[in-house]
Amino acid sequence: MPILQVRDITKVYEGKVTNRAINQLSFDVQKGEFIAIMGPSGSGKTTLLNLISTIDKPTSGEIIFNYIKPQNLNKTDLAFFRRRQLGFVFQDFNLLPMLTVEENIILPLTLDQQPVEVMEERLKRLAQKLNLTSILYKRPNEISGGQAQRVAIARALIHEPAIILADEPTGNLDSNNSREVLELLSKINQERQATIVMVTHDPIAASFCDRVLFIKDGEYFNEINRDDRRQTFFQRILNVLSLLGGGQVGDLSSIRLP
Ligand SMILES: Nc1ncnc2c1ncn2[C@@H]1O[C@H](COP(=O)(O)OP(=O)(O)OP(=O)(O)O)[C@@H](O)[C@H]1O
Repeated sequence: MPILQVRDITKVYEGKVTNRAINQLSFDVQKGEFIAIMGPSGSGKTTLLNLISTIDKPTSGEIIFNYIKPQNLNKTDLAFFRRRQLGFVFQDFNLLPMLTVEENIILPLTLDQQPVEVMEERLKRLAQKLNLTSILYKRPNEISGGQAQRVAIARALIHEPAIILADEPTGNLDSNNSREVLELLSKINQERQATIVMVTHDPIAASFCDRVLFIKDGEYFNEINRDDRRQTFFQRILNVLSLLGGGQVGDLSSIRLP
């Protein structure tokens, strides 16, 4: 049984001009998978992530998490579902500036009114794992971008969600920090069997995943699975991107991955 089933979803934005951003898209995500979603600008990636994250509702079709259909939940149950089942990592980190690193990380548990002992135990474990112990009492403006994204990842993990949704998590990081964050996501995926769905423009970031799903004009275009070597997976991602168009694949094809 897949942890996430996307079944024939369509999203139409109504306005002066009607825009079909997602058109009859279906795919499954298995528990413990690390999947990237790629596609040219305007292909519907953010729309898709908003639908999966229940921020928006599909015009038709359905999204099923385990056995739960969020579209059928009332507002209170939906808010509870989102808080319990989903973890979010954004491009611009989305940390609250007036809270310390520690307060930011435990925020999902605070909102859930979890006992202090649970918070302390999980915080300690995660801070050690993500190398954040020395900055727990700093505020977001006192830490680096790479550290801020590690804090955001800790916040996304602390309530042990069923799925982590990441929207361009390395979009604001330099290459070293990007690599560190991707290695961290990979490690979390392997060690905790965490399921991660990541939208990215970056073929290097996508090469850390098990599978890449490509969409074009809101429709399924192709998907490829990782093989033994990340370098060959990366080259295969570039091949599909060059078929998709809209990128600078030529500049990247000579890159050797570290
Ligand atoms: N709120 C909205 N109202 C109307 N149209 C929208 C809205 N949001 C997105 N669109 C349109 O839907 C299509 C898909 O947009 P979306 O932002 O999902 O693409 P994307 O793949 O995430 O693009 P990018 O890579 O540039 O961020 C585009 O044509 C966009 O103009």
